[in-house]
Amino acid sequence: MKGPLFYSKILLFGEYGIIKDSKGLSIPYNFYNGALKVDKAHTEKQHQSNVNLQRFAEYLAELEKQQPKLVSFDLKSLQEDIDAGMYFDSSIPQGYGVGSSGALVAAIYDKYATNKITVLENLSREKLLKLKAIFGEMESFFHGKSSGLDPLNSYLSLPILINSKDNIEAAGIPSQTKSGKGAVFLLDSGTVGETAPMVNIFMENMKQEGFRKMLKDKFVKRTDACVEDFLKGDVKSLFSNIKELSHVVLDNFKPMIPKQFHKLWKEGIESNAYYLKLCGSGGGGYILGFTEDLAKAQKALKNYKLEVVYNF
Ligand SMILES: Nc1ncnc2c1ncn2[C@@H]1O[C@H](COP(=O)(O)OP(=O)(O)OP(=O)(O)O)[C@@H](O)[C@H]1O
Ligand SMILES: C[C@@](O)(CCO)CC(=O)[O-]
Repeated sequence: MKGPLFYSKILLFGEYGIIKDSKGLSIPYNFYNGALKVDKAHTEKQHQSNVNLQRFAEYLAELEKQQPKLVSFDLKSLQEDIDAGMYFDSSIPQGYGVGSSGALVAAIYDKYATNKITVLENLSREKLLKLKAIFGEMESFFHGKSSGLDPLNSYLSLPILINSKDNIEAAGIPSQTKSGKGAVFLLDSGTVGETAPMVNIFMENMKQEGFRKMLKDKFVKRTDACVEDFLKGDVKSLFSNIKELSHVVLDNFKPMIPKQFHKLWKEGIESNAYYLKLCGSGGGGYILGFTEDLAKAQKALKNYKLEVVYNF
């Protein structure tokens, strides 16, 4: 028995900035997905997933007790299914910045929340914020404080525009030009990244006035401009802003970029063949790349496998 599919996501813009009220734009990424499956026969990985679900179910029971007004679950069915061997059958890599825990949270909410807010109803801004709050509490089991954005993306299967912390909306993004030369791609850093320690470094840096100023005047400014350009389909302006963003990140977010990629990052900016940026919190997992000419980027990055996620 297998449930509906929930997709991975990519935060195209807004990592770290959204903690401090920049804009953000996140899109579902259908290449990876996961679904709940009830089955007794387990591989080692499936067994581990089942064990995780058991611990998650205990957390959800406690959450429901602590915040009964926020969310409630059919805990009895959840426990019965876990006892019957349920696991999250998922191709989404873990710790890669594409939301493996978000998809899992969305799947559990979809199947076991009582009085749930559904995708089919008219989703007012209030309902979206309520869902985001519920998902934030649920997902914090996996990595400490969570904005709830990843599960929201996965649950709705729609791009989400973050205008500010309390102002989010489902957004239309320009349709892809399949024949276009420009692309957004994922670059595999080959190592796993962890969100919490990276966010801690960021919060430490935010205690310095200079870093705060850089964030506001450079990082958030460019991030907001990128979101606006992307939504408008202004590719020329987008690439000029991404180049600047790539530079600002290389100068100020070094701990979030795996060492062996510092040189590659710089070479992209200097050659204009591609521009790299963080994909989520960084520190490993995927790096996000933008190029106006995919063939050129592929040549410059010939030792790496690029996964194209969007064509301009
Ligand atoms: N198939 C699965 N079955 C059970 N638990 C899973 C599964 N996939 C992910 N998880 C849980 O989610 C955790 C990973 O979530 P984490 O938030 O650290 O990374 P991520 O969601 O992959 O990346 P990011 O939040 O950066 O996008 C795993 O440690 C595990 O507890
Ligand atoms: C780094 C961060 O901004 C994005 C991680 O996907 C953290 C967050 O806002 O949840």
